[in-house]
Amino acid sequence: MSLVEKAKKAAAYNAVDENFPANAKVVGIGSGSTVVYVAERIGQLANKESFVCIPTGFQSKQLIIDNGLKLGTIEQYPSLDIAFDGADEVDSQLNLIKGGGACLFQEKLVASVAKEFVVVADYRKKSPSNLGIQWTQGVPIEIVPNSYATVLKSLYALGAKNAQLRQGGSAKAGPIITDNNNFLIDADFGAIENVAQLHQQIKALVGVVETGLFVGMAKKAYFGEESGEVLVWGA
Ligand SMILES: O=C[C@H](O)[C@H](O)[C@H](O)COP(=O)(O)O
Repeated sequence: MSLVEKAKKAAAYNAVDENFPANAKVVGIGSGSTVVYVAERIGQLANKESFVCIPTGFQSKQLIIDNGLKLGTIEQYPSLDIAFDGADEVDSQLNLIKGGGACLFQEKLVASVAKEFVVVADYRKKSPSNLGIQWTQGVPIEIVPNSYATVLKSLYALGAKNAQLRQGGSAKAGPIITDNNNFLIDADFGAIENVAQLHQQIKALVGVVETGLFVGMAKKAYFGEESGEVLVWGA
């Protein structure tokens, strides 16, 4: 296992071990490569028949099933005891950039109704100060498909240095389609001075479904370090 993979696993296992509520009934499982280890750890719990897990997308749903966990929907369970998810970048205020793996809307929906939201990540995700320093691919923004040209134009007007419709590359000709049948834009604003304000400005554009800026939502963040230790922010 590579150093980064070990770091992801250590962060995820620690986060579950230290935060999983003994009497949890509804648990959110996020998306990405780090949360794979969250699902694995939760799948090892002796009482896994006593709670239901809510996914944040297709991959997340598969993780829940593959780990023998009970699957539920956000429509059935609109209130969660806790949610775990990864991040692309985390600042010291626990604001996040998410959506690098093309999931963000369902992640934000689930996190927004969880009593506690715990982030798991490896050492590369820590921002030294502002968001947009470590994660330079731009803020992921989920949009209604036919709004992409107007939203791109508006993002430049808001100060984006670069904004691109995310393409499928060799895996798909044309733009990526999200789990919600939308498009994604990655908009690079450089180091973000005011995360809450930028989120509000982008969210107000017609056609924007949700931004990958998660402001003031996370309670704690667990980082697997290169040393093998786990650093906790917000403890
Ligand atoms: O779209 C993807 C999600 O927001 C992920 O949680 C995020 O990209 C972090 O993924 P990973 O754990 O693979 O770094």
